[in-house]
Amino acid sequence: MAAPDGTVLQDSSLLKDENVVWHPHAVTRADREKQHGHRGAVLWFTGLSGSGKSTVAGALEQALHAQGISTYLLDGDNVRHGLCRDLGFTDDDRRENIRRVGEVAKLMVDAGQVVLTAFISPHRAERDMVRDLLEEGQFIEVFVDTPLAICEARDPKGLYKKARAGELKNFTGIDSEYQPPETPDVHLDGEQLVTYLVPQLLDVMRQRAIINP
Ligand SMILES: Nc1ncnc2c1ncn2[C@@H]1O[C@H](COP(=O)(O)OS(=O)(=O)O)[C@@H](OP(=O)(O)O)[C@H]1O
Ligand SMILES: Nc1ncnc2c1ncn2[C@@H]1O[C@H](COP(=O)(O)OP(=O)(O)O)[C@@H](O)[C@H]1O
Repeated sequence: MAAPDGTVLQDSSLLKDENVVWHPHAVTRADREKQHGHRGAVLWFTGLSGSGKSTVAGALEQALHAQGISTYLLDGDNVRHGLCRDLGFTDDDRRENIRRVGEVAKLMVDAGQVVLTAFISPHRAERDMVRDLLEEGQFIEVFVDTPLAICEARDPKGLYKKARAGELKNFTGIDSEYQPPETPDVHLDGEQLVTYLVPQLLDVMRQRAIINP
């Protein structure tokens, strides 16, 4: 279902109060995109803890920012300090985490931003839920594919060590499932140098006309 301004709306039967009515605004996303000189979109990075999501997304953001692109990086660790500070790592909490982040990303895309997200987002269903929140072409799933053994060897926060010692429960890849994307829009080899990965992402963004050639 779409609002008059093209915004993808969720099934109104999901609303808690049916008297809430969508209000279209005079300034549209297209107007904002024209002002920015690029389209709004989400690059949704997914991968194991330590796979390189934050590092690659951060390097891409720097490259985009240097080109005058209006960006924002939503990072799992940071978002869990505020918007999602009431959530843990059960399947239900992870689902709610991704739902909230998906809705925030959608608002930012409506604001004409290029949004980069770095969440493990271990379940296909939740990643697809976010894809469905957005319009065709606005959601780019980026799989940072780094083997568990490499992530565990990197272990920058010592979390794998804790999980292996049984001090941390529900840790992704250890005692909580990670479902790799079957057909990601971009499949990155997380063992490659970041300086090789960023140009691959910029190419995809140009091919999809998010940013200018
Ligand atoms: N149990 C468990 N499992 C996985 N990760 C854990 C856990 N506990 C804490 N952490 C830290 O939280 C970061 C992942 O948060 P996310 O919001 O990205 O997770 S999720 O998408 O809701 O699954 C993750 O950050 P990254 O390492 O950057 O991925 C960890 O630092
Ligand atoms: N492509 C890469 N090659 C080598 N090391 C990397 C690469 N990407 C990230 N790292 C390192 O791996 C660790 C985890 O990266 P990080 O971006 O925090 O992962 P994530 O956000 O997926 O948890 C960091 O120490 C980082 O410097």
